[in-house]
Amino acid sequence: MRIEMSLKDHSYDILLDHGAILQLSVEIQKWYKGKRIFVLTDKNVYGKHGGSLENVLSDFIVEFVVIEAGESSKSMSVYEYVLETLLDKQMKRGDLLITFGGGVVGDLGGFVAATLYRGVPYIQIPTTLLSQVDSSIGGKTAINSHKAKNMIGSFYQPKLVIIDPNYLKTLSDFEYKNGMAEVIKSACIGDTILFDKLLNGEIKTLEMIERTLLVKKKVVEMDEFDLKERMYLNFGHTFGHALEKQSDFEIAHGFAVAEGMLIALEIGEKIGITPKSIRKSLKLILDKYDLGLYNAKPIPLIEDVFYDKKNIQGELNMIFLKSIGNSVITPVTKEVLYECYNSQTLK
Ligand SMILES: O=C(O)C(=O)C[C@@H](O)[C@H](O)[C@H](O)COP(=O)(O)O
Ligand SMILES: [Zn+2]
Repeated sequence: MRIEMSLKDHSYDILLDHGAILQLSVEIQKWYKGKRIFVLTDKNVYGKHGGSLENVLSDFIVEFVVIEAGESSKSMSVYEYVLETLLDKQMKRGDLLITFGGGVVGDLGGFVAATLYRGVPYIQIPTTLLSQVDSSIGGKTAINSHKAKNMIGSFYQPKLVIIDPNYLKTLSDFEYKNGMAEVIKSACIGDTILFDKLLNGEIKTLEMIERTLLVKKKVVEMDEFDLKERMYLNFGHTFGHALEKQSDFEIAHGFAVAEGMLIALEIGEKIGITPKSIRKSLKLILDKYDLGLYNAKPIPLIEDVFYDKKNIQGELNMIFLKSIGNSVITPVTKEVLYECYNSQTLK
């Protein structure tokens, strides 16, 4: 199926299907007149799928740039390495870059595409559940700073996204769960049917990815630059990012977001926005998908939380749920957060 991301003069298609990768060459030839294609990937993905991607791209001259797998590659030094390698390989301004891998490769590669020669065309081919349902679409590109996650980046939309769930067959259980947290987040903010289906455990992968993408498409089309509705996608991320950072990325993004959602619901209850029943249902879903909870103590995270990009001029905007599918953005102060966790009635 083809889902159009309608963003004025930088709209693009998302192709979603088992075997969608086989359409890659034909899709590229619709608008790309060059012969050379540069592929950014990591060692794991290159080992498993590099050869088959090369076969699919046999009409082109393909050059791979392969980085280490893992969050530590979303760094200034790896960013510099990728840029210099592409320049060494004589990549030119009109040449095409493909990011082939999970969220790290997609976020880093998108930022490389946005900044090399002030912008080269790129295609996202996400291979993990997390990147297929979330990070590969919407054009958020980023690397991490030593202070916090995704601090350096830009909005830069790809020309095409190819989502082939066949790649998920080689995904570890851990990576699958990591992506499920973003699916569950999307259900919370925008799809009650998806939420119920997850609760009842009865949904096929393709439908689950499609529904999750449609939640994201809706908010990104309303607010491409993350000033209002798009921030709903950050539900669970305020504390999630802080938890990831504090654990030195030992806790993976999805697992941190799972915990961050519970914290956001708990604060929402404390400040009178969120009914208690949501946290109960969410816990059931998180249990079902075995998203091991860390039971993080929010107090140590509060200072780090204020590095969040939703902290606009000293006010931290947090996403809360009024009900499933109905999110609100509400500013909270440090004092309110500390008060919430000093209260006797907590938990
Ligand atoms: O695409 C978005 O917008 C999101 O917020 C999706 C998030 O799941 C994703 O983790 C994103 O990279 C976090 O955004 P950030 O603005 O907090 O870096
Ligand atoms: Zn996320």
